[in-house]
Amino acid sequence: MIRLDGLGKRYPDGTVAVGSLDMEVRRGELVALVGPSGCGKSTTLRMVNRLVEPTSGRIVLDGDDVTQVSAVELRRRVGYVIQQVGLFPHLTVGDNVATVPRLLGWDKKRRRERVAEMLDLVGLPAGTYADRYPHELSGGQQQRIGVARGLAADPDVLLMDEPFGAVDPIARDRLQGEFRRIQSELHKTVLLVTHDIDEAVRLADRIAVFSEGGRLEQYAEPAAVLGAPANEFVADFVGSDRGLRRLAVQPVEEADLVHPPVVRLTDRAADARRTIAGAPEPYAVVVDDAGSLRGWVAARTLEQCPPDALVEEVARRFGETITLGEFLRRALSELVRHDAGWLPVVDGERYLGVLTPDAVYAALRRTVPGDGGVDATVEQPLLRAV
Ligand SMILES: Nc1ncnc2c1ncn2[C@@H]1O[C@H](COP(=O)(O)OP(=O)(O)OP(=O)(O)O)[C@@H](O)[C@H]1O
Repeated sequence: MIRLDGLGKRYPDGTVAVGSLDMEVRRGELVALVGPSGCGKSTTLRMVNRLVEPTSGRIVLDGDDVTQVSAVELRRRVGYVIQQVGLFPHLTVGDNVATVPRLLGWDKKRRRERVAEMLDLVGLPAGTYADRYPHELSGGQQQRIGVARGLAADPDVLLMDEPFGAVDPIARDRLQGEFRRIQSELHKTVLLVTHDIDEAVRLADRIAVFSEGGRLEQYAEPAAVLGAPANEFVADFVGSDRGLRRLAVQPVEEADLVHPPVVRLTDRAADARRTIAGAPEPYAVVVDDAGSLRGWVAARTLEQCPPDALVEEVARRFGETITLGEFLRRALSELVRHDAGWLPVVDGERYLGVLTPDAVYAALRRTVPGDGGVDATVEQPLLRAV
């Protein structure tokens, strides 16, 4: 959807903000640009909508070279959301959202409908909010309006420069969650500049790590940037706690599971006890005849009941389950929240195994190359650095 070919910007004072950048963004993909201050992220972003004129190279949008097209044409195709929101203070929320549609000459009715649709999308109904002025909104609400405005002309591409930068961490978390929902509905092609590596990890399909002069040091999925940094620069930038960050992007896999003894609802207590005997932990998982998870039982409980009693009379339910493919962060958080040794993993109803705190730890270490350092031999199939 976006191709940058040898894109460069040298400012008149001689500063080379971006040397020569080659990069591609797929349709519907959200790419986060991260890197230290002054490395050329914002300049790159602004070249895509030509707020900054490139001094070399080309920008190709959906197959069209837009390096020369008019700014108005580009605004229709490329939405823009910035940190300080940039809402016009003297215009109502509705008129702010309608800015680009008005520039494009949409009639009043179409604008009004679109404003209502966009305000609904960001959770601020037009009936309540369209006629307010920006100063009558909270910071978080203003940022939502910024997103609504960026999307109003239904652009193919959305550029976001620190869009959630100016709000407190809780509002930010909520805005990120909402934006994820919006993106999962709209599938825009998004370029997002952020200082916050956790935001990049949370939102991005791929992360582009820049160093000074707009050099692309690594361009890969979040799990690869965190688990297999391309070089020392990237490893330093994503931080020594990248192992923890990977909790948010590493899914629970079958290989992570532990398999304690399993008994059936219809087993007799004495048989169930024999099944557990010799296992490392004095507990068993309980399933029904179809293999669906029904709970757990302790060896001690089985010892205290008549040998002929059935497991179903004494089985207890698990507080929580997790599905294969969910992220390890939720697994760890449930284990901590329930102070549990086991978190059962299911696929629909079907019981697959349990996660333990040790298993979560092992899963995190599994694909970390080397010992907290960089392993240059690790394959980086998504690396697009040129
Ligand atoms: N108008 C300008 N004239 C001269 N130099 C500029 C201009 N705008 C930006 N620069 C320089 O270009 C380089 C890249 O700036 P840019 O804003 O793209 O970086 P950034 O990675 O977005 O930084 P930050 O994370 O701090 O926002 C910096 O050295 C900056 O000082």
